[in-house]
Amino acid sequence: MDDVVLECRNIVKHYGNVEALNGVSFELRKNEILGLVGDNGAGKSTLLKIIRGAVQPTSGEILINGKKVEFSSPMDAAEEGIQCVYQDLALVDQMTIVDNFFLGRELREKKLGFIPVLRKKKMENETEQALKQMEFSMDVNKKVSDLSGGQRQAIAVARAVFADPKIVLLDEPTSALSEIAKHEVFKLLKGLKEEHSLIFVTHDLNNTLQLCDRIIILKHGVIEYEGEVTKDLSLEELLSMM
Ligand SMILES: Nc1ncnc2c1ncn2[C@@H]1O[C@H](COP(=O)(O)OP(=O)(O)OP(=O)(O)O)[C@@H](O)[C@H]1O
Repeated sequence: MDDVVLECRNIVKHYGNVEALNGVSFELRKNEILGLVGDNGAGKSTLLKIIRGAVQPTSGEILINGKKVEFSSPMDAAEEGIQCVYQDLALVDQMTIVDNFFLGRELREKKLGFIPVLRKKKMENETEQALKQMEFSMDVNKKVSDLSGGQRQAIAVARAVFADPKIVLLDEPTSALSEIAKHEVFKLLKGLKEEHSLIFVTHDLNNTLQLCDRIIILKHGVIEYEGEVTKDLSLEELLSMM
């Protein structure tokens, strides 16, 4: 299908004797949020790590826009347009928003032809622009430690999206948030799907039903259920499958 951006075919992952994934196949489509749900040990993190290139599958194939890819590292996955927002957010509290945004990819220019100098103003402007695109405005020189949970989450998402990925992977991004902050982040994520495809990994089925267009339930390394999120979907029935 034309609108498939990512396809996983028969992914198997063994860690020694542990079968973390046992033949997982699914598609991620353009402009959708796909929820990946499952209990502890179901294999969600392993699948996410394989898609973002941090772990290699024992067997199986990954296709991006119909082209087979093999990732040896997250850098390979980033080159194919895959970015991840991690569970712990990976933000440095004592640094400002702009410094977090450009961590490891600071913009520099050469003064007098050879002295590298940080392009502070350009980095500030680009960070402001990126936040504005997500309808989020704030002083980018604020320290991350001074932000609320929801604001931190927005910064982490904005940082991932700034790299202009096709696919954004979200690993339990709202687990530490209040209900109000969670709503704000969900609003932001729903806006993102106009330009991107998202995989939202969580334990929480309720969250998934609020946010996602389709869901996959993983159990003991296999897909137990896959389907569109509709009003008729019963939470109890889905819970029983987990
Ligand atoms: N590095 C590893 N070495 C050995 N076994 C592992 C490793 N990583 C995961 N596992 C095992 O693989 C299985 C799937 O784990 P995984 O972390 O992918 O599940 P999960 O659904 O993400 O669980 P959680 O929600 O608790 O993070 C579990 O049995 C886990 O113990």
